[in-house]
Amino acid sequence: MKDLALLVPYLGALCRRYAGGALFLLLTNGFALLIPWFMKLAVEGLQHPAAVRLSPAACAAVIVALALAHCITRIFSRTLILNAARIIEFRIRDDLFRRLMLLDLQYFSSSRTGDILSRFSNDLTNVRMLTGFGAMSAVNTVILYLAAVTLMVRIQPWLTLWAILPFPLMVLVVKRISQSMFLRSLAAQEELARLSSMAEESVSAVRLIKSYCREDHFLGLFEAMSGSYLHHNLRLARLRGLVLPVMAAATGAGTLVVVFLGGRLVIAGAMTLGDFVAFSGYLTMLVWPTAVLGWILTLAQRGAASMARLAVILTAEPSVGDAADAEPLEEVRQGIEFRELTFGYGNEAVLERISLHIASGEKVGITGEVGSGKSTLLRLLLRLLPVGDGMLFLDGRDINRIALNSLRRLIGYVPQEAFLFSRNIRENIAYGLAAGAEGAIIADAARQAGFLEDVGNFHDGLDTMVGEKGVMLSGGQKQRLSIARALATDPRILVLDDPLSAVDAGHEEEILAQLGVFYRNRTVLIVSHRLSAFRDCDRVVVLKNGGIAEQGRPADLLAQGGLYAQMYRSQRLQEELL
Ligand SMILES: Nc1ncnc2c1ncn2[C@@H]1O[C@H](COP(=O)(O)OP(=O)(O)OP(=O)(O)O)[C@@H](O)[C@H]1O
Repeated sequence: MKDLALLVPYLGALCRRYAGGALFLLLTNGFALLIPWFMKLAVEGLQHPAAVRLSPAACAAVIVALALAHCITRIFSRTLILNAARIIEFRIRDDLFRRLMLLDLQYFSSSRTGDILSRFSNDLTNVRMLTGFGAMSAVNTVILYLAAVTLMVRIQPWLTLWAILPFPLMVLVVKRISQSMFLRSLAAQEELARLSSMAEESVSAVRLIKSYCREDHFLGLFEAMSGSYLHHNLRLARLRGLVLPVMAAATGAGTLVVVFLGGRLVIAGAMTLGDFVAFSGYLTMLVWPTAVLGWILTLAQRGAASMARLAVILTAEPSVGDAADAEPLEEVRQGIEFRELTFGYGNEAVLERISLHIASGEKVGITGEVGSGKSTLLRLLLRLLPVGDGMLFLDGRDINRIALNSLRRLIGYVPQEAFLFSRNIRENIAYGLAAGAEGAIIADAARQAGFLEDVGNFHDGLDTMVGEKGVMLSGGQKQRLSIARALATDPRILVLDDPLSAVDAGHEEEILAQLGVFYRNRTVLIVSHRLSAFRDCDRVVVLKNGGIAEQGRPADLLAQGGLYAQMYRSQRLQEELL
């Protein structure tokens, strides 16, 4: 219920549409309920032509007019309510996406992408069904039941009781069937999701599949999964086929009762033939809403479950956000200070009591063992992860008191894995720039990242499409594009996370020379396993087990003969061997 309460503001914002829809439903049912009454008058007119005020022909004309009015008002009621549900779906989808954009890295580390995406499809559909078809059918059923049963009771109370006796059974059966249908359709959807993700993975890994000659294996896997999807769909179709026969059986049972008991009453003269016709008409009108009642119950359950899943995202609080007293920071004159900084993804600390002062304009290299926390340190500086108060300062201000947008605008970040959007090179480099501000910046950034020559070799130059996640580019080209993207924003602080790991030696030299020029008076933090990346660094910090093992000028560290010197020697040896 708590999760369904989240729907209230969305419904409230569209209450006028819903009220309009309900009004049209009232009219629709009013017109529909008048039809059997005029049929009764028509039959009575046929029986006693002299005694009636309205001829059967006039009744027929009224019935046609009522049917038309019924159709028109039904269109309006459906449009108003079903469109309101679509608007709600659209607004929730927007809110979901907005919330996802606010959440921090820790949230995404603990959630599966497929699971998040399924909330955008299945769960939103369920909520739309509940607020649209479910809401409309519920109102419709209530109106119709109140009116039709009242009219039937007025005609014949006992016959009414007998006629609707099979209905509760029909509600139960339809509820059971729709519940099973829901479970089976869920299973079919899961099969489809597995099939799609397997197809997607195979297409992405097509080079690997071919190089290992695994085509037949994957074909077999695909056929098996596809077969399983077919099997689930056939099971679903079999069950779906049961709904109409169940409804027909209930209608048939009700009609049988009316024909048998009502017919006897007509023969005995306790009921007119006209009343009999009207009564049968009302009974027929009740069949569909009764069946739908079972369906509505399932829709409500399903909608509530989906709303609970959506609420997990809609109510998730980002652990990184702007504090009430956060203010923007325009310039970093006093540098960066890590003060006894400790951080862990779970209970275990990844970084422990890190104290480090980086002066404004200083170039600092960070290296160390695999998994020693180098990337984590950089992510904390960008506040991609939550930082404890009093642990990290920029320009003397606690990082948690700095407006996030201004902090991130000061920093140019090149992540370890270069992510490329499936657009052209120009758009990928201009990603962090305001629209229209690109101009010559893009080519300049590409040149500084040692990427301009490659761009010149592409047929479409900067307009070359890079393919999905940049598949058309080599690993080194992706990295250089990612560096160009960071340089284009002209950041005060440049943060590079192992930016040269996929770059060949020739390009490394060129990029480092260009970067050295770009560094100028900027503050630079560069993580690398390759010590050659530190050639323009004033200082290198070596991390080990989440702490600082040693730090100093590269030459001093070499002389000390510690971890850095050890890494240097082994890299030299490797180079010589190559
Ligand atoms: N999202 C995450 N959730 C849980 N643990 C994580 C996460 N990211 C990193 N870790 C763990 O934190 C530790 C430090 O990771 P980090 O990526 O900062 O190391 P690193 O020094 O940059 O490693 P590498 O040299 O391989 O890039 C590792 O033990 C890693 O397994």
